[in-house]
Amino acid sequence: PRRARDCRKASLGRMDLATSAVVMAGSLLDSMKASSPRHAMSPTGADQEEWIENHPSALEWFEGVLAAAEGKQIVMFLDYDGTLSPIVEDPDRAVMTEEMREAVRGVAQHFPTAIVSGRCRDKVFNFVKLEELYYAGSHGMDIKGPTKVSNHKADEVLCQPATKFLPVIQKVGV
Ligand SMILES: O=P(O)(O)OC[C@H]1O[C@H](O[C@H]2O[C@H](CO)[C@@H](O)[C@H](O)[C@H]2O)[C@H](O)[C@@H](O)[C@@H]1O
Repeated sequence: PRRARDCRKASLGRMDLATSAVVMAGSLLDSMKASSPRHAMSPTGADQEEWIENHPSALEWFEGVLAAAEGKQIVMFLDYDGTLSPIVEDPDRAVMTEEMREAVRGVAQHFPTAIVSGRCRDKVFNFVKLEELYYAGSHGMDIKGPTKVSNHKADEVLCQPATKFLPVIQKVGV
């Protein structure tokens, strides 16, 4: 009975820890939801045609993009996998071409440029290797950069909103 009692106590302790992790994660999720626009459901059929009409390709509507950007500060947010690099079977081999690196370097000379990825920040940086960019890794939980100045004024930032959750994440072991 004592072993059973100890065991129950230990499992209650684990439940407390897991519950506090869920509560903390829940509050983080709530604040993320509050600061993000709702994801639209992917439209299909006629809705999809209407969606495409209302969201033309930037390449086919370049004059419109220029007009909309008039007088505004332009900031570039780029995805990595499947955008700057091809989708490949082994995630460690998703390298970007030198030509693509040059294109991104050119963009960053004119506009503050960030790469936003689900990958951890270091991995994305090791593929891209451009110090003049901002990197938002782990779905925006780890944002840093730039470490090198470019043509335009860019303030260095370090924003790691999930840092306070690290102890509980490490304890729960997720
Ligand atoms: O936010 P992203 O930069 O688009 O990252 C999303 C995920 O990208 C990686 O996975 C994807 O690309 C791999 C390499 O081409 C491919 O093998 C995999 O099937 C794709 O899902 C990355 O491995 C993930 O960690 C990212 O969340």
